[in-house]
Amino acid sequence: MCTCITYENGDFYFGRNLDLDCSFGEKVTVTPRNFSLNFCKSPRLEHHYAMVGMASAADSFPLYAEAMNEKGLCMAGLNFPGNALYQEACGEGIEVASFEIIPWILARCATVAQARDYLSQMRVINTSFSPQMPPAPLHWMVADRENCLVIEAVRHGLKIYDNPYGVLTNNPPFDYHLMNMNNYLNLTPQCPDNRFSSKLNLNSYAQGMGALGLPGDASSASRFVRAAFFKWNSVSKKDEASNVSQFFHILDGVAMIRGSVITEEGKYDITTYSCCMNTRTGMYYYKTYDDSCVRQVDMYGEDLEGGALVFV
Ligand SMILES: C[C@H](CCC(=O)NCCS(=O)(=O)O)[C@H]1CC[C@H]2[C@@H]3[C@H](O)C[C@@H]4C[C@H](O)CC[C@]4(C)[C@H]3C[C@H](O)[C@]12C
Repeated sequence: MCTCITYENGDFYFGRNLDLDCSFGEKVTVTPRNFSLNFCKSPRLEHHYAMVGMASAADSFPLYAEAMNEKGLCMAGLNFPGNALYQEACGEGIEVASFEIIPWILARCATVAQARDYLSQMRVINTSFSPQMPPAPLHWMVADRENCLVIEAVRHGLKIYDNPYGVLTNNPPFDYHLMNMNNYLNLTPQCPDNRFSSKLNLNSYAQGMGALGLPGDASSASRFVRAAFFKWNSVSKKDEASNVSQFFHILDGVAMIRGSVITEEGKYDITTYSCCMNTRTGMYYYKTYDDSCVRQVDMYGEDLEGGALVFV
């Protein structure tokens, strides 16, 4: 499971928890403007926008879990098993393999509006990166300061949703989460009044009682609601340190603690890492399960005119 959020408070931030029962060889990876991007079905891109994010360290192609480009466009992939359906390549439309979609979009789009144009013509195809790395069943969130979309390749084709919450988790499909949010419209961060019955003397006897009913478990639907509640009621000062701290506090509220979620294979799902990207400054912040010290990588600290991937 995973949780992805946007956060706007002066600057605009994008990040996620990556919840998994093992490592995928992740490294903070900068793709400079002149790294040659080879795609399965689209022409090679020799020059493009630079990007930074967490990727599986392969020299030939940046296998991003999430990334941000130098224009402030961001994209993340989250597990979507049982619902993601990628198509056979057949030469129609813009064919992009699932592992290519993040670099494909971030290399050439500055805004969500541009991404939407490409996505509306796109077919996500089931080509593998390598025999050892079959396609991962994912859906994606793409966002800039103005807009946020969710992209789901399902049985009926590619669905593109506007995402007014700026939150994404996992199954079921996004329209379920849109509907499910309405079940929680009564929650409030305020001290609640007695609305149960005017004939009863009911009192708020502790802090936080306005959000009684906010789901506390690690399921995807519950994390969606909890992340949205924390994000949309968040208050922080507008300086960088306060914003980044607040962002990680929101993610901590939906993080997975080892032992509390056991997969069908008997493994422990944990929040392997959490990250936060500032779309104006190109800063990628992250912390890991065993090291809560926040590290930072400055995209502009690397040679963005370079031609090779940089693993930081
Ligand atoms: C597992 C990650 C999503 C996190 C998540 O939602 N976990 C849920 C765990 S569970 O089901 O709920 O138990 C996804 C996000 C991006 C994925 C990676 C990226 O797509 C890049 C490549 C793509 C290759 O096809 C497979 C390896 C891979 C390196 C992927 C491994 C894995 O599937 C990642 C890391």
